[in-house]
Amino acid sequence: MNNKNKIRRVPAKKIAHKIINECDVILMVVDGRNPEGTRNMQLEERIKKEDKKMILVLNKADLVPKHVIEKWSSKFKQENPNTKTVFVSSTNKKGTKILRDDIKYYLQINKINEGKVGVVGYPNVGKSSLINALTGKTSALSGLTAGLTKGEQWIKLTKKIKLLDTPGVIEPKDEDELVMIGAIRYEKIENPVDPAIKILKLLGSFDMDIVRKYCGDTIEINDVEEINEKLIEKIGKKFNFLGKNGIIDMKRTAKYIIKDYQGGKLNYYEVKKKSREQIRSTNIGFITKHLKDFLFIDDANAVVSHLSDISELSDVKVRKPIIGSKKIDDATVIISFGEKTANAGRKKVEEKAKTDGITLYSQGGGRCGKNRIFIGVGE
Ligand SMILES: Nc1nc2c(ncn2[C@@H]2O[C@H](COP(=O)(O)OP(=O)(O)OP(=O)(O)O)[C@@H](O)[C@H]2O)c(=O)[nH]1
Repeated sequence: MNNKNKIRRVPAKKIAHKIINECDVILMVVDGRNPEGTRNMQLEERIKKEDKKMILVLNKADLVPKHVIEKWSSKFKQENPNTKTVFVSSTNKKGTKILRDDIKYYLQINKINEGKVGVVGYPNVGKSSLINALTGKTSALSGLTAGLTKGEQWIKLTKKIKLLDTPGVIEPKDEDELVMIGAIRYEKIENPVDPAIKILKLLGSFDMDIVRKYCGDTIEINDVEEINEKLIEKIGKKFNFLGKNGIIDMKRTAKYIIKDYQGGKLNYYEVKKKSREQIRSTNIGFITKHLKDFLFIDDANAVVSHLSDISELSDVKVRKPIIGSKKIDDATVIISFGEKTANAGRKKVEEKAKTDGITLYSQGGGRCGKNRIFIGVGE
């Protein structure tokens, strides 16, 4: 490549800082399943210092139970009434209207005529998906394709607001951060004790009951201050992780804690363990129980995507395809589960809607593990 054609690329990590300098509103995207673990306080401080508006966007809200979302909302409000938090599902395009309205409102009250918006966040939190959901385009580049000087593109959000399509990646600064965001697997961690303590502290500051439940009745623990190496030792004793000479194997214990955190057993909410149950019944109750607190019940594709993430449903085997319906809030959800083809599922749902006198306004299909699922939502 000759010099004339060379594109001067800005390293990915510098883009986040450039975005903060250039934009009026910064969307700090975090993973809604683990908002504290995917926040970067240093960058938040910097945004505050620069007197820029930050909106904390908790993405992947479709994967988080409603009661946990509510708890986060009140925690953030309590901690800092000035920090705006918005829950979004970029893949389901939910919450994006609220986010746009917040951006507009801020620019309006600050009399900023031509507003610039930028997106920053750790890898894999869904920055590009959010840009696509906000702009309705598929132009967002991966954060790693750095190049703010030449490659940058501003996309119109409204007539007067533009958004930078290159998100700023916050590079994890050390091994502990990589562990917290799940970028290093527990097996590969060299020094697991510190991150294990950080994980327990993070969860404990959200709700000490999570830590208490994990430690069990034999370990007494009252507050976050007591989460230290001593506690890891007690947990190791409980698991009977003894090394040579009967000394507690701290590394093994810490790795185990990290394994449970990364696997969802130890987290803000429990990810259900796999079961290989064979479903004999023709009742869809085992599916609809997962929809009780679901926020986007009127969107069939959102329902499918939510259900496909539930391991309990991915692991069941049905003896015969199931069809059934349930009224949830104002909607009636018709579910076909276990059909051989997507088309067969659709047909079953449409037939049931007709028989029951339901007018479908949203339909969508997908898979829960090996089971085909088709959803119709109507009234
Ligand atoms: N369920 C769910 N998955 C999402 C959502 N947003 C993004 N994802 C998934 O999360 C993964 C990462 O999304 P990206 O948009 O590539 O994340 P990113 O932050 O741009 O990632 P980098 O390019 O690595 O910095 C992809 O598999 C997305 O499909 C969401 O709202 N819900």
